[in-house]
Amino acid sequence: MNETIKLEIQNMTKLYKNGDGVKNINLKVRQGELMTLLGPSGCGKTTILRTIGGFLECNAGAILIDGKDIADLPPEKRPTAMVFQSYNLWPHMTVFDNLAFGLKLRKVPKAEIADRILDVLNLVKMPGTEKKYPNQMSGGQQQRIAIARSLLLKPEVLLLDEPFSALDAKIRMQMREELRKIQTDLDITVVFVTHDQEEAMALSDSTVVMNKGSIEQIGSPYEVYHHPASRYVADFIGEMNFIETQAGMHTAVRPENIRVEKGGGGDLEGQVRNIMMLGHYTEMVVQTRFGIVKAFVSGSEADLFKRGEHVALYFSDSRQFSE
Ligand SMILES: Nc1ncnc2c1ncn2[C@@H]1O[C@H](COP(=O)(O)OP(=O)(O)OP(=O)(O)O)[C@@H](O)[C@H]1O
Repeated sequence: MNETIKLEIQNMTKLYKNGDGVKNINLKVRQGELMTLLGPSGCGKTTILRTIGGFLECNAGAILIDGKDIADLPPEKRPTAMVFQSYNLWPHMTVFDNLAFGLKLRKVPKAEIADRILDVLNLVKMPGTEKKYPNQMSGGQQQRIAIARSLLLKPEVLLLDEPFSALDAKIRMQMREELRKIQTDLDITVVFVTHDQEEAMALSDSTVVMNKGSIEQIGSPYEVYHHPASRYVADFIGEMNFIETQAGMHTAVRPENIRVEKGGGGDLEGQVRNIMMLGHYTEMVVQTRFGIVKAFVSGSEADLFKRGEHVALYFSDSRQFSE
């Protein structure tokens, strides 16, 4: 990834007739960067993606790709390609014809089309599937073809709208890894919409955390996890204890940043309510005078404690948020 700005959104507002939408959006995506737009349902992720792709017109602001404002161009004239949640392959066409369609429109010579399709099918690990129809493939395979189709158009910016959300967890993780590999190998710029914070953390160079039509924070996965800019971000990303130590004031501490020791003292004390083995870590649930606090510890540490035991909690990293 280099420092060249590939996509820039300046003061963009898109409001629907009912007043919903996104306001004053500013962001920059560098060449070769994978940026995720992350947030709960309805926060405006898809709206931003669709304005970049040209499927929605914005009310105000500019969208620049390589420094040129593309806001007035129709989708097919923009240097973007979009992959949707549902695979959107043409059911009556073979894989080959689905892939060839866009290239034919662009008058690419026949022999070159065949070569490029061969290459892209290898890239998405679907060689030999040219003659298949979409309904002869699994969801994951169809989505590979949909991604292949968008890559063939050699977009300056690839737009992906929750492309893996219809797939089961294992395939989703595999697709994520493969997408990341293809994206870095080809050095393409990607904007990826997801409501799944784990997916965003795993995939992104940077992530835009959104809340009700506005941006709360833009940063690397490390920054938004370790240095959340607001209580909203702290709450949305990862697990967080919010301990109300005074009216309206919360100490926020992640369960993995709490050490549990026998006896009293520490930053807070309490009684062990429950000990739950959750695979490679154990969750200890501690009742304190400010409510329940969760700590993640190793199995061997958890083994030292019994339910009902009095314990001290030590915080290695915490921050304060007021309401
Ligand atoms: N065509 C539309 N007309 C009116 N309001 C809309 C329209 N499309 C979206 N909205 C509203 O705009 C807001 C943002 O919607 P958007 O689809 O961008 O959110 P999202 O974050 O992508 O959500 P999801 O994860 O559910 O797709 C929501 O309040 C939504 O109800």
